Amino acid sequence: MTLQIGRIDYLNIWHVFHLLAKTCPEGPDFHYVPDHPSELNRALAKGELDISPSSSFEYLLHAENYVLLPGASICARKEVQSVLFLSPVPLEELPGWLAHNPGPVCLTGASATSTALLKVLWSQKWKLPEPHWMTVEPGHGLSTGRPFLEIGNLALRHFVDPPAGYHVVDLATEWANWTGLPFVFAVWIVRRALSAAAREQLARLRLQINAITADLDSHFETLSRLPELPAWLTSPDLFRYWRAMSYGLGPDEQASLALFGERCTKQGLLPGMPGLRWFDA
Ligand SMILES: C=C(O[C@@H]1C=C(C(=O)O)C=C[C@H]1O)C(=O)O
Repeated sequence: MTLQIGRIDYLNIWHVFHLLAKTCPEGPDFHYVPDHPSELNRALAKGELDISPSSSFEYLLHAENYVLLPGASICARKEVQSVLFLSPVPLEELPGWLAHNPGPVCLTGASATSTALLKVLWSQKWKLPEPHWMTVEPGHGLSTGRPFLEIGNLALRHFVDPPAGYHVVDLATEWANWTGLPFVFAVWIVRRALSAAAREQLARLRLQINAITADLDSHFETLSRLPELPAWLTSPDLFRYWRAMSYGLGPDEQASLALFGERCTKQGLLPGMPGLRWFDA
């Protein structure tokens, strides 16, 4: 049987999949499906994927359909650089700006977790009046002239080369300053009803994922020289980006996920915080 594996098409986990392909290559045992998180969430929900790193919010929303791969995530401790709110004025001036420039605040159609995080920060931390939210195609935020959320490589480009006149707010920094915790953007979500054969493949994959993420730094130098990487990011910028991320799911990350679940519940985005259930080979 072929395990169907989702692959987030972003630099934040590009190196993990690059290394994974050496020990679990594309072929009869493993098939990789690249896309942005919202599309991977949809495919997971439909049962088209057996496992994928994908939005932590998707797990919280549909936990009854899933289990989590132990010890694996995409987190940011103090900054993320690739989940950004871009505003034409500083946050404290936004209510006045929105009153003079009526219209929506734009969200990206690529995200589930970061849109929920922005909504939570907006009302519960920044205490701004509820705006009209509008979802736009990934990469279209800047052309709207409105305040907007961008994620992934498109956001990272704005981080290294900020658009003129915009104030850039890093949502992981906002979360860390508010809660003292890292933020869990993605978890590895496993479909519940897996066959025995699929579970065996997944146990193999899990060992590799945990081994790779435990020793990522040692590969940075070699990885950063690969021609597939984009020309708009220098090696020092790429190292700084990768070092900002962490890939475990220990006590701090689980506490953060639970707090995020509570905050989303308070915001009316979730019916409640579900229990965390784990894949057990
Ligand atoms: C750190 C990031 O987080 C991503 C954001 C996600 C979301 O908002 O749903 C899902 C997966 C993560 O890869 C990023 O976009 O770079």
